[in-house]
Amino acid sequence: MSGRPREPTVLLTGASGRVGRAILGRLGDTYDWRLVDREPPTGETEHIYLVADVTDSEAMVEAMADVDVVVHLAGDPRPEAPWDSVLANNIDGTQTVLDAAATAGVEKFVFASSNHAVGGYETDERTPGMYRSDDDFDLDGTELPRPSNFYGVSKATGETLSRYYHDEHDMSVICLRIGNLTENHPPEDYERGQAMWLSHRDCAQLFERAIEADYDYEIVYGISDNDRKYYSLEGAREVLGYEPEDNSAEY
Ligand SMILES: NC(=O)C1=CN([C@@H]2O[C@H](COP(=O)(O)OP(=O)(O)OC[C@H]3O[C@@H](n4cnc5c(N)ncnc54)[C@H](O)[C@@H]3O)[C@@H](O)[C@H]2O)C=CC1
Ligand SMILES: O=C1O[C@H](COP(=O)(O)O)[C@@H](O)[C@H](O)[C@H]1O
Repeated sequence: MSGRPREPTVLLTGASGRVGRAILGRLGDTYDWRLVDREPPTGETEHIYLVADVTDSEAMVEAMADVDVVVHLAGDPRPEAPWDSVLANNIDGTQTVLDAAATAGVEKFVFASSNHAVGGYETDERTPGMYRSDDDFDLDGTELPRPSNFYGVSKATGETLSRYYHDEHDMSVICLRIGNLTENHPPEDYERGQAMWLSHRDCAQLFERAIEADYDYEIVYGISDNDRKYYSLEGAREVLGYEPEDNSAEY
C-alpha cells in the first residue's frame, strides 16, 4: 500500500458556472471531484456530474456519499436578483446543502460569499474615494454584514446559516467574500471592480487553500493582491496561507 494520503473527495455545487470553471480549470486533476449543477455539463467531463437543484434535499443527501469537503457555489449571483430567486436558490439552497453535509458528517464546508454582503459600507460619502489608492478605508471580515441588495442579504444569511451549522455540527466552515472574478484581465473602466479583482489563477489558489487548510469558522476576503484594495487580505493569508500572485494595477 502506498503511504501517500488519499486525495479528498470534494463536492462542488454550481460547478458549471464562472467560478466553478475557474476552479476546475486549474484544480480539475487535484481532487476527486463530484460536480452538481442544475444545468447539464456543456462538454465532456471526466468527473461524476449530478444534474440537480440544490433545493432538492433528497438529491443533496445522495450527493454527499463519501464526500470530505463541500465547496458551495450554486446560487443566483446577480446583484440585482429579486427576493424570490435569492430566497429559493441562495438561502433555501444553502440551508439544504449545509443540512445534507452535516447529516453526512462532511468535515469542511467552503461557502462562496460576496462583496455584496458588505456593499452597504460603500456610502455616498466614501465613494468613489475608497476605490482609489490615496484612500485607506479597509474592511477585514470582523465587521458586521451590511448588504447592498437582496443578493447581499442572501450571502450574509449564508454566512450566518453556516455559523449555526458549524456550532451545532462541528463542521469547519470558511466563508469567502469573493470580489470580482474576471478572466485574463481586471474589469475595464470600473474602479470598484479593479479594487476587488480576483484573477482565475488566484481564485483557484484561494479555493485550493480553503480545501486544504485547517480552521473552525472564519470569514475572509477573496481578491487578488491589487495595489488599491479596501478588503484586507490578512485573514486569507493567516487562516488559509493564501498568497495571491496577481494585481490589477499591473494591467
Ligand atoms: N463571479 C463573481 O465574481 C462572484 C461570484 N460569487 C458567488 O460565487 C458563486 C458562483 O458564482 P458564478 O460562478 O459567478 O455564477 P454563475 O451563474 O456563473 O454560476 C452559478 C452556477 O450555479 C448553478 N445554479 C444556480 N442555482 C442553482 C440551483 N438552485 N441548483 C443547482 N445549481 C444552481 C447555475 O446553473 C450555474 O452553473 C455564487 O454563489 C456567487 O454568488 C461571489 C462573489 C463574486
Ligand atoms: O457577488 C458578486 O460580485 C461581483 C462584483 O460585483 P459588481 O456589482 O461590481 O459586478 C459580480 O460581478 C458577481 O456577479 C456577483 O456574483
